[in-house]
Amino acid sequence: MAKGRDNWLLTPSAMGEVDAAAAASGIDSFGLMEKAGQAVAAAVLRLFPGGERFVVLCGPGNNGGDGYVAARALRAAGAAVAVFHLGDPAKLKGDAATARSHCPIPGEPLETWRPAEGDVIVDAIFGAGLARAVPPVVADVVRRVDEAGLPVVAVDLPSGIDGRTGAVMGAAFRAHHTVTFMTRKPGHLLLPGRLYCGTVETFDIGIPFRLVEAKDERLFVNGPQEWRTSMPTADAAAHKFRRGHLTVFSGPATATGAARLAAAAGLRAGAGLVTVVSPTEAAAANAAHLTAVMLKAVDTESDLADYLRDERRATFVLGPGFGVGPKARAFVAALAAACRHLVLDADGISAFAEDPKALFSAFADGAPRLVLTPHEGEFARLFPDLAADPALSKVDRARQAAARANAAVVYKGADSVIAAADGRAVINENAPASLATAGSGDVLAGIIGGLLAQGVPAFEAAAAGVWLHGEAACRAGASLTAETLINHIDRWH
Ligand SMILES: NC(=O)C1=CN([C@@H]2O[C@H](COP(=O)(O)OP(=O)(O)OC[C@H]3O[C@@H](n4cnc5c(N)ncnc54)[C@H](OP(=O)(O)O)[C@@H]3O)[C@@H](O)[C@H]2O)[C@@H](O)CC1
Ligand SMILES: Nc1ncnc2c1ncn2[C@@H]1O[C@H](COP(=O)(O)OP(=O)(O)O)[C@@H](O)[C@H]1O
Ligand SMILES: [K+]
Repeated sequence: MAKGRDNWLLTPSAMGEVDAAAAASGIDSFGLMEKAGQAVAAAVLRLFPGGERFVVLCGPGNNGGDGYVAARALRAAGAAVAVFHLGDPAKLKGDAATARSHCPIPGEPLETWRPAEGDVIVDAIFGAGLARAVPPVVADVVRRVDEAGLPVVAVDLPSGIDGRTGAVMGAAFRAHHTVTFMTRKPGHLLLPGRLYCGTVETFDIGIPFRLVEAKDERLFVNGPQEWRTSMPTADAAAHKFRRGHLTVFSGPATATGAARLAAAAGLRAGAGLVTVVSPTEAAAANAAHLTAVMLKAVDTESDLADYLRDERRATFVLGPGFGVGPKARAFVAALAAACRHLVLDADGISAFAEDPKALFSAFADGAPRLVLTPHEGEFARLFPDLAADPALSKVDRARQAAARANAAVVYKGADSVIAAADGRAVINENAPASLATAGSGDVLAGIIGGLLAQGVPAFEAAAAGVWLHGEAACRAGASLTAETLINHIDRWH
């Protein structure tokens, strides 16, 4: 499938391989650095035309090389420019040494920089090659820039941000703007990195895109290009059964709202029929609030077995408000045994905290039929080892979890990652902070259930659901509640 370049992501190490492949194919590597540095200078002049002094901070590698090119370009444009370097610039190698030799400003040691009013900082200390926590002298400059409130334009990544994971390695600049090259890196989207980048500009320095595509890491920014072809198509002849039947389990009488939110969201997302299945004692509470959504009383495993006799009842959401306990485990086991599709959310996930393997083995066979939608806390309950491993990025965690569970995993948060059991993954970026409100996760579970009911495969339903949820939230405005969010969910067609 054709991928838009804006949606492409590469880890820093893969980008390094692309660089090497470009050089091996005869492309002049210094020419790439020249274009990178010129793009940075152009961004700085565009964003800060009134800057009194451009302070270019140059590190010991090629990120520093980009900085020397930018310093030369800024000087050539007539601006006041100062250069400060980390370490001994005589030790620079290759293109970075060439860039410095072309720069008319020799520079001074980083530790001698003192903030001055009107300074605009160009951060070219570390980029893709950041390998460990920044040294104290860099942490000190970060602190002084922060305290002075000076604007920062970062080259490739804000120094201190790990481009693979988005982690802060000791300290990091909070950039106003970041200019990166060819593709964004996961650290531009994953938290906390995203919060340090400001606006991100992806500049094409002229590496043929086929070299980027050759390093496909199966990681993209979430968007329609990832799942469009799997979505339901407009069908004038559709009747309600063709559009699928979604069933949402209600909790007890004191906790019915979450299931109704999910059910209403599933209907809006296009399921042809939606039923809330409720304990008898909660049926009156549910009946009082349901119209288009149907209601059925199911109390026991044997009631559920009866309900499952109708094969058209193929798709389920279990978890919102359900309660954590043996009933959740038994119902999930019954759904798995009956080969149903399931979105397992909230309490449904927590119910397996003591024995996650029971869940994984129930859904181990065949094409993934399970979508797990954990937030941070729920993720750690099902996958404690993955959550605790500091070497893993959020993408690594979601991927390993998906493979282990033979499920699509939506690892929620402001930087939701959706991963498939086969290793595909996307990072979501369209969700506004207004989604941090009670019940918005229930709405998401319902949207995904609504798509699954229409026959969309697990990963595509999960990724599309997260994206549609984010779009709905943008339309619902800053004061959205879970109820108003539902009214802004758009069917795909
Ligand atoms: N296609 C592209 O994308 C292009 C990319 N380009 C640019 O190249 C950049 C990548 O360059 P890069 O590989 O030289 O890495 P970079 O970030 O300069 O750092 C490496 C240096 O820092 C050092 N070092 C690391 N961590 C440290 C620490 N904590 N504390 C102290 N030192 C530390 C490390 O030392 P070492 O770990 O070896 O001891 C090494 O000396 C990329 O971000 C982009 O700006 C463009 O020029 C053109 C095309
Ligand atoms: N700051 C944020 N920015 C964007 N999306 C967010 C943010 N906080 C939460 N979300 C999204 O909102 C939803 C909240 O779900 P969840 O944590 O289960 O909450 P609840 O249980 O209240 O429904 C998830 O889809 C999550 O990705
Ligand atoms: K940088």
